[in-house]
Amino acid sequence: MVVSHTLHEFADGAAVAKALADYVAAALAARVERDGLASLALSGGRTPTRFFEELSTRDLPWDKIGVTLVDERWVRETSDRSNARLVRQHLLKGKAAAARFIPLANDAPSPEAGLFAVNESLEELSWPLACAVLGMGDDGHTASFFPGGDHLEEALDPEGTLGLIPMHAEGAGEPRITLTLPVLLAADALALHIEGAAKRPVLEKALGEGPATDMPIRAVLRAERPLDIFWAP
Ligand SMILES: O=C(O)[C@H](O)[C@@H](O)[C@H](O)[C@H](O)COP(=O)(O)O
Repeated sequence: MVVSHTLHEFADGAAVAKALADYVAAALAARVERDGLASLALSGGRTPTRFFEELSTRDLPWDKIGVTLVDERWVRETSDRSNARLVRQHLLKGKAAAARFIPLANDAPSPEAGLFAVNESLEELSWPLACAVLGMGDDGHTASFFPGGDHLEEALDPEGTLGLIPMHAEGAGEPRITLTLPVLLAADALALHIEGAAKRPVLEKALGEGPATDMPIRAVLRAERPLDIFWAP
């Protein structure tokens, strides 16, 4: 197997946020330079707030940039569990307010019911992604690829043709919707953002042997394409 990840280690969250913002900005700028447009998919959760704040200050042609999420919890944007809310609060301001944001959730009662409309709205973005930024949970999930997830195998299928899939899992809290592995792996630049000493052993374990369905981040770590891991304790 080709080991294709690079681990970038930083002293603290502020340093990792700056370096990751530079990395994402470079990927977006390169794609706008080439195609005139670029898209970015971001993870939510607790980790990315500082990175979003940093990225919002980068001098980019934001009006040519589309932003979406890697995955979303099926909640309204008034919920503090909403990843879209996090992106709006911490990224889409200042210069970055000019970006076009495409959320992954809508008012439908479930991700299954809302899937068609979300898929349609995603067509407004330019594909493949210029950049995707993943996170990792303590259980080794990434995106909404949860151990025991009801659509996990379809989401991780490298030959799968679906770009977006609902996911229900015990560890997920709410129903979820997630971009699938092939869509994420097709991004020009792929980053994994991990903060916190407690997650280091989780990463080490994921880098070891064992099924990807036990720790779905393995499907990303084992992919034969470059992956940049941004880590701070
Ligand atoms: O909506 C989500 O939950 C995320 O997109 C998810 O995949 C996240 O990246 C990890 O769970 C890490 O989350 P924390 O940053 O909260 O630890």
